Amino acid sequence: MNQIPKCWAVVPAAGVGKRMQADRPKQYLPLAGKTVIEHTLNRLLQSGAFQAVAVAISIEDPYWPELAVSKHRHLITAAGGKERADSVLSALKSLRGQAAEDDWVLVHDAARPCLTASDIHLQIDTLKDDAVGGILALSSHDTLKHVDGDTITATVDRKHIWRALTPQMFKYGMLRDALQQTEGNPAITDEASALELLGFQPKIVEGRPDNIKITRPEDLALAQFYMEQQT
Ligand SMILES: Nc1ccn([C@@H]2O[C@H](COP(=O)(O)OP(=O)(O)OP(=O)(O)O)[C@@H](O)[C@H]2O)c(=O)n1
Ligand SMILES: C[C@](O)(CO)[C@H](O)COP(=O)(O)O
Repeated sequence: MNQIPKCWAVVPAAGVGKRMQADRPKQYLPLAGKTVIEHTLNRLLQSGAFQAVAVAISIEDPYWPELAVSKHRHLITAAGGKERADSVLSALKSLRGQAAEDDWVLVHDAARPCLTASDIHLQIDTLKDDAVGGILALSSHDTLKHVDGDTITATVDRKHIWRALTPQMFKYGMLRDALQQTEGNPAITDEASALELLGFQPKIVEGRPDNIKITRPEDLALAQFYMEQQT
């Protein structure tokens, strides 16, 4: 009998957060009484969707061992890499021997602490029988322009342009192989772009607009607001 594919989470959390201009990597900034990364990991762990969560942490990170969640029994720590894709590949390799080739992996940014269990289950329920997998994404409610420097060169059809979020959900073996084959390619800024480069066509699942990535200083207050709205 075919084994029901299991789901694993991978969390790239080895960035330095340059654009945040803070005194520490943004995943360790305080937000609603915890650090950003604690919110993200708690939401993944409490969703009940995952066998385990593999987190890629910078080898120079002094903050991680101080967090109680770093000792969670369903959490695996891997060494982060130079780029986000390297960190994801490292976390995937830490699941070797545990994740089966056809198990699902959901890759979710540590910097996205407002993810809801409803979006996790929506994505899994929508994509669990798909041959490739796909990503949470947001449509645009604004007119979109193609720009060259400070000059508009075209107005683009907004129905064809969506903003990629995370989690990004792919089969363990397919994602590992795609990231290994595209290693070092600067165009690979998310998991879907690696699969696309190899000719696959991932699906999109419309996600919640409050699943923001904390990138710039003003994003922290917005995340706080969204968290207050979610409770
Ligand atoms: N070498 C890297 C770079 C990024 N990330 C992670 O990938 C996620 C999304 O990346 P981004 O928002 O770009 O984070 P940073 O790279 O930290 O931000 P910046 O580009 O401003 O330095 C973050 O959770 C970040 O910790 C990672 O694990 N390893
Ligand atoms: C993966 C991602 O969250 C999709 O939007 C995003 O690309 C990661 O952030 P970065 O600034 O591109 O590293």
